[in-house]
Amino acid sequence: MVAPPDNDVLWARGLTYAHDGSPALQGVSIGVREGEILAVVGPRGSGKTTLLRCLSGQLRPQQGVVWFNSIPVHTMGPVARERLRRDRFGWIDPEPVLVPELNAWENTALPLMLRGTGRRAAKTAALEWLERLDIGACARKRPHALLQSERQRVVVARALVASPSVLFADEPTAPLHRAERSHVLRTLTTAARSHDITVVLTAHDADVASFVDRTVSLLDGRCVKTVHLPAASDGEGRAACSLSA
Ligand SMILES: Nc1ncnc2c1ncn2[C@@H]1O[C@H](COP(=O)(O)OP(=O)(O)OP(=O)(O)O)[C@@H](O)[C@H]1O
Repeated sequence: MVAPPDNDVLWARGLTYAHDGSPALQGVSIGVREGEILAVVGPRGSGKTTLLRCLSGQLRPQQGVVWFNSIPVHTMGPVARERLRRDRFGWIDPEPVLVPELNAWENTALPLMLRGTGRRAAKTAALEWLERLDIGACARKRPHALLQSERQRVVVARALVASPSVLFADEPTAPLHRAERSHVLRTLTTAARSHDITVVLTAHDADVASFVDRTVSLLDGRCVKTVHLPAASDGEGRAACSLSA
């Protein structure tokens, strides 16, 4: 079995996946460096979500390999993959899905409490993340009392609170207006950079490019283009990138 290079936190080769016989990924190869912020861009149906789901262990590729550090994710059974996702990965969906009965800090603290962290420590961590994401004032509000962009920032806080090694964000700003999109993306990427969290996000178009280190374009389930972006001039410190597509 081919082993991944040491400096890639995620490494996949030849990923192939078809939904009910309809091809979604056709031999995609990709490597993601530790601390890198990578955007997978492409039109509707190009395979972005399927790629993220294969990389994060939600789907087992029908062909190809996925390594997370030295762990061969593609050979793991469903229970081990579920544990890996819970302990090491974060996930953000396009639509903010929150528990309606819980307020913002309780929603944010959920991943910690599910891992056994005590309520007081989980609350402290949740409140810190809500402050960092500029929604500390909303901590006691329930989801129905929040704006869509505030709800999405609670989702971002919930994904970051447990310090995942890799955060997967599937079109995290899709439901937002343009100005809110930039705000949420900037907050997400700045928070991830300052906590050395690797991010793989998807987007329809390349206007996410100014927030990320590298973009990979998908078309019809294949990698068609990769753009390495120059180091940011604002001192945010983009990581060096590797491409193995
Ligand atoms: N659960 C499913 N059942 C059947 N076909 C699916 C399923 N999920 C995705 N597909 C198909 O697989 C292909 C890739 O879909 P995928 O959602 O990965 O693309 P995407 O680039 O994320 O699209 P979008 O931008 O619309 O979310 C598409 O043709 C889609 O219709």
